[in-house]
Amino acid sequence: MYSPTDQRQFYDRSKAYLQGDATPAANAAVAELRQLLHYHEWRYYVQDDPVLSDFEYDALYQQLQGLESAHPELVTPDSPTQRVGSDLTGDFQSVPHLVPMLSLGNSYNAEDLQEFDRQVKRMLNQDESAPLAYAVEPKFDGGTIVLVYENDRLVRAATRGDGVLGEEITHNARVIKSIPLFAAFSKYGLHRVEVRGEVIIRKDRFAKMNAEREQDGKVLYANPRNTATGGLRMKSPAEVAERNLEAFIYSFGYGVDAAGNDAVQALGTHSRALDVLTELGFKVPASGSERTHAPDIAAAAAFCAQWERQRDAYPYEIDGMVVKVDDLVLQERAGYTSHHPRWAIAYKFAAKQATTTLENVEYQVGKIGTITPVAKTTPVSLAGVMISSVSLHNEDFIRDKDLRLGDKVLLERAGDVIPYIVKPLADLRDGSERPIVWPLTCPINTTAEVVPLVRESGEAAWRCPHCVCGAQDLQRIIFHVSKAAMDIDGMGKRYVEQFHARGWLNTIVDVYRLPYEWISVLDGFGNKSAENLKASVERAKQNPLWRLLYGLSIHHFGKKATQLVAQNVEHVLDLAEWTEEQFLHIKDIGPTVAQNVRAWFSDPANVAMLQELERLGVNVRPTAEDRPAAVVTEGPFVGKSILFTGSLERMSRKEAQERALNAGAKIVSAVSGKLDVLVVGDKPGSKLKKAQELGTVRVLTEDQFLAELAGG
Ligand SMILES: NC(=O)c1ccc[n+]([C@@H]2O[C@H](COP(=O)([O-])OP(=O)(O)OC[C@H]3O[C@@H](n4cnc5c(N)ncnc54)[C@H](O)[C@@H]3O)[C@@H](O)[C@H]2O)c1
Ligand SMILES: [Zn+2]
Repeated sequence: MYSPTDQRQFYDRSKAYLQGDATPAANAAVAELRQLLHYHEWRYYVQDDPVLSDFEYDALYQQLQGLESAHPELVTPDSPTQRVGSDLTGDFQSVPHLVPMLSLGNSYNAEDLQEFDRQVKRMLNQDESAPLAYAVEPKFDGGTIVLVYENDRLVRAATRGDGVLGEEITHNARVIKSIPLFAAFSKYGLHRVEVRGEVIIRKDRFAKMNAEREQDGKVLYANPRNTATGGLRMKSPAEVAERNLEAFIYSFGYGVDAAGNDAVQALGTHSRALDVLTELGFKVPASGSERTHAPDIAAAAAFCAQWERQRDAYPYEIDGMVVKVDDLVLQERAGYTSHHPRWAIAYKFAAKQATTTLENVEYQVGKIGTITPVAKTTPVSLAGVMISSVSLHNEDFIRDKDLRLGDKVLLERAGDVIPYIVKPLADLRDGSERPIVWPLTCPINTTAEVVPLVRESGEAAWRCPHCVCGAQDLQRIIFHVSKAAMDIDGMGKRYVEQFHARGWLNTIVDVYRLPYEWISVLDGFGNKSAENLKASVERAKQNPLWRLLYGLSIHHFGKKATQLVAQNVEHVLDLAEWTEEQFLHIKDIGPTVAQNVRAWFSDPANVAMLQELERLGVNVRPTAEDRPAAVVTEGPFVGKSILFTGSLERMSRKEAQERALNAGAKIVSAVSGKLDVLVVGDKPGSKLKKAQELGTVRVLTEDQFLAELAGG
């Protein structure tokens, strides 16, 4: 239908319009935008594989709308603004809908909804200040299905098609379990009915299906939406059944009694109509949680905003909410355009996907030398954030996805997940794309020495085994001071980089001999912050041994393993003498850890570094935190849960907790029915109040606590 050259050109032109780089005369722009929108509708509805985000498509659509309203003489009936995008494939028989199936207008924020509310009221000749009630429900992101029931029996199912004609898929609908084959519409005087819904796949079922496909070596499904819309159009109902499709029904389209008179409006409101459909056995958004009756537009907007926040936790893909005038009589009075009802609007969430160009690949090196490729893309807005850099993880990721420089790529960012490349848009390649050549030598290293990369068997990552350029040292220092390791408060990545650039911080040892007098005169510092930094470093010197071991960035020597090992030495340099057996003697320590730690300690430079750290006052022996307290079986605190609140005078909070632990207590973090003892210092605050209210908690002062510890 479209040649690769056309497709690439349509993509490029679309992006040009979106960036404001295309400004032909109005009549040329109108013609071109229509052509572009037709193309994107084909990609979206027929191919199930769009090359623009919904947000971008909507933006192009609005450009066309804008031009058409400024130049009404340019409007034609076949413009995408005047009719519904068609998903007719020609693979099924077409059937006319009982009433046209339209699209929805779009809104993106509370102001848009307020504007919609004003328009509806104007249409209805209603006072703008009088509240109008709305029904609000999820906008399911799947494929439309239109079901016709006669005499309580399902007689026909169709897709939306072009809104007037749909494709008949009755056999496929029959295998979707949530679609009842019989429903007692006659109870409500309904003889012939059309109900509308959306066919979707639950996210977890989708993930499971794909996991199975992966095991069987089959091509993975792209996303739940495409799998659902594609599923509706399978040739054999048996294949449809395999896709775990579900149909959410969201409204009546039509409904008449035996005499052919409308019998839907008698239900009064859309909310009531959905209650009836629920009662008749349809799968309908649940009243109260999934859908609401909003007394006015502000309440509707609040419900939309709440759903935008909880969207990712919902088991189904939704791309927004739908806000509908609740009163069915008012709906009919508000009426329709040729494209959408005037009484309903979609509230679109920020698009989770976007397309852009993969311009270049840069490399980063990690603390143990892991080389991570990073895609540099043309900046694009994704879920409300500008993105121009996306991790490519490792060589296999690039190879499996067949990514090439110059590719148009589909990006996704869902919830808190970091953005990632879903796939290249291979159809849009024009031959100018170049392969991504994986480096054989360290790509960060700028010195004359060549360092070949290594890849250990069973690992996805290539590593630079001995850094000669200092890049890894920098990453190791950043990790060393981080919260996870030595937890040096106030010394983040930014300062480490700044001090490194000035030559003050080249190794881990330098962390403990910083030139504070120079730091204090740096821009943005001053005596006070230099002193604070120094105090943090001094405090870190007393850290438990496992933090130091963890902060050395020894390959495979994770947090858990460092904790286990720290318990079993007297001094950090014992490890330089340890045999493999000594490591393996510790439960949960395997040969990989043993070999890596032994190799690290066999390097004299590393031993010298630890000696220097010890000389600078860094703790190199296990502390009370490293050693689990000997099991205490007697005493006032054995088995008791304890909590400290307020500021203590005679010891730090940490020290108090350590002593309580040593006396057999458990430390908890909140006042609840499970708390046994609360020790209060100065200004105890709400915790004391809550404990007193509970009445089950023993409250001790700091002195009483110490006296009981001492056995008094
Ligand atoms: N990315 C692209 O290239 C591209 C191309 C074409 C269309 N699109 C997207 O499709 C939109 C237009 O498509 P459309 O005409 O299908 O409109 P739409 O998807 O925005 O809204 C109408 C559809 O929403 C569905 N829907 C789901 N839940 C609903 C509910 N509770 N109540 C009512 N309807 C509900 C219905 O099935 C209905 O057909 C565009 O705004 C764009 O987001 C994207
Ligand atoms: Zn290097």
